[in-house]
Amino acid sequence: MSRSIALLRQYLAPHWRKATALAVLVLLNAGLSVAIPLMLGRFVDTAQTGGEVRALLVIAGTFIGLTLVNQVIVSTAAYHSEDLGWLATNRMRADLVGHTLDLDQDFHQRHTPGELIERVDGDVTTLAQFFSSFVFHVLGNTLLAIGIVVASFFLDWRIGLVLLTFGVAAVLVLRRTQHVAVPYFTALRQTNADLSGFLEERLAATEDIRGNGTRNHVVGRLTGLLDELTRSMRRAGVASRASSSALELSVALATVGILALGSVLLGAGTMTLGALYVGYHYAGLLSMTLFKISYRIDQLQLAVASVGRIAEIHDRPSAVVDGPGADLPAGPLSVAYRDVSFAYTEGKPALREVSFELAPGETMGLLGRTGSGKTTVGRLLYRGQDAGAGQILVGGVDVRELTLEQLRSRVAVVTQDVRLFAASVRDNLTLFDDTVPDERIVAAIAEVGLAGWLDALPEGLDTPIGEGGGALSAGESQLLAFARVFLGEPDVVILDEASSRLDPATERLTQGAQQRLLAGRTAIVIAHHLATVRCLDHIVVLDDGRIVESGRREHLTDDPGSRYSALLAGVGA
Ligand SMILES: Nc1ncnc2c1ncn2[C@@H]1O[C@H](COP(=O)(O)OP(=O)(O)OP(=O)(O)O)[C@@H](O)[C@H]1O
Repeated sequence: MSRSIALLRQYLAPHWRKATALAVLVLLNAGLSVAIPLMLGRFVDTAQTGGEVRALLVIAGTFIGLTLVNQVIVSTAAYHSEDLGWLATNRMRADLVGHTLDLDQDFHQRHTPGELIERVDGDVTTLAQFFSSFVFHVLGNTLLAIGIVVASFFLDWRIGLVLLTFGVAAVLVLRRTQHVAVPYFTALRQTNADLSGFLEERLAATEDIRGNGTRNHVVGRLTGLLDELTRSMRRAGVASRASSSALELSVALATVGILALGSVLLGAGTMTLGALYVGYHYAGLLSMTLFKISYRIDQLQLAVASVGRIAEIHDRPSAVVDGPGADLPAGPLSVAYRDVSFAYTEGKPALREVSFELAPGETMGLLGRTGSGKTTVGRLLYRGQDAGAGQILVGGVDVRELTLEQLRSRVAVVTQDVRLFAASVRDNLTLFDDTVPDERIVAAIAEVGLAGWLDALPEGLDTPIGEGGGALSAGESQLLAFARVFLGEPDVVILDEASSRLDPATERLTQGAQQRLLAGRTAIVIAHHLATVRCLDHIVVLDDGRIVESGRREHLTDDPGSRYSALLAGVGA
């Protein structure tokens, strides 16, 4: 809880002026809301005692004027509380996304993108709503409720006593009945989350579902979930009615109490009609105020839970941290692995004492069965995760000595599964860096042999590409990923070759682009096709995380006993 408060303070502190202004507006609003009904009481009393029309007009004018001012205050306060909520939480949202992107691979393996979206968007939105409604409604209405009770004691202590009793009773009733509804709302939220998860998964797998002819099963399962949602909604709706019914009953009792008291006291001449009128008005205002508070208190509980979940990510340190920074030589860099071991899960090593060296500009093909550790070798080089034992050097410097920015500006990765964004060709290539000039982008596209493709695009670099690269073939996506690397001008490239087969023409295009990409750069190519490694300098064969063969490619080719030549001969390793 204290961490949650510290987190809120951290994001609200820069906006303290706005927060103070808001507090003043809320205070003014509460004061005016209590004062305005008193004008009505005065009006009634003045009229009843035969007061002058002029005096009545002054009271009526003041009443209208104050009501107008109060409305302006309410609107300004509502605007500022929304503004404050979103200002503070948008900063938090941006920080969370940045932090999440910095977190190590291990974290990302443990948390699905859906879960992270729920934190960054769902939880932070809850918090924004909390800010905008809590500060304004809960704080404002609590002040108003206290103001009403205090003012009613000044008006007539007996009315004060009735309203105080009603207020305390209503709070108790509301708290009790609201607890009744909470489990139903929790269940409803869970059913909603299940439904979203179901739809997200099925829509992402449209092709598989169609391909396997399972459309009707999916729709059947969805109908089941929708039935469950209807049941949950019904239960939650009935349960939430319980609290409002209870409140309405207490309001009725309070109104009857005030009117009964008023009729007795009016008859005895110890209370004015105006006071009775104001008391009656206060009873309604107080009940509405209490109802709003109790409704928002639920949001407060949700917000506290959200802050807790946000803090969990916010405070999670990355297992991979910046090094102090060190000087790297210019140009292609050497790469050396010295007895590198690594395990994702304790006791199940993915790499065992892996050692190899590449001189600046040398290229290496990494071969091995699926699960032998090839991707892991690359991941440790750009510090997606850190080696458990041993040392990895780039340009003669331990990768942990470098800042992550330093390292990743010199070492680039092309993953197997190229991700394209629902954005323009330009943004997909620069990854949203506006400072890259168009000429460089066009040149990079030409380098990978897609100049003709670009010329045919209706809006050139501004042409939007579909999310997930929907409108592009696997080969084109791969080539665009190469173009990204050309733009970054790294000195070391890790290339996880796409395992899927491309058509022969595209394959020739990617092979050509790949050769241009690797020229003058140190490279590790995780190869799934032997054709790819035919132009590389070294070959390393991995098996169960261990290097079982390594050497210059031509030596291994010439050695009939080598695993590599066995692979070439199509015998298998
Ligand atoms: N994030 C992870 N968490 C736990 N284990 C993992 C993780 N990633 C890989 N592994 C395991 O580590 C071992 C090496 O995996 P790696 O992905 O490096 O193999 P690979 O040779 O690249 O496989 P492929 O050719 O299928 O891509 C495998 O046993 C794999 O199951």
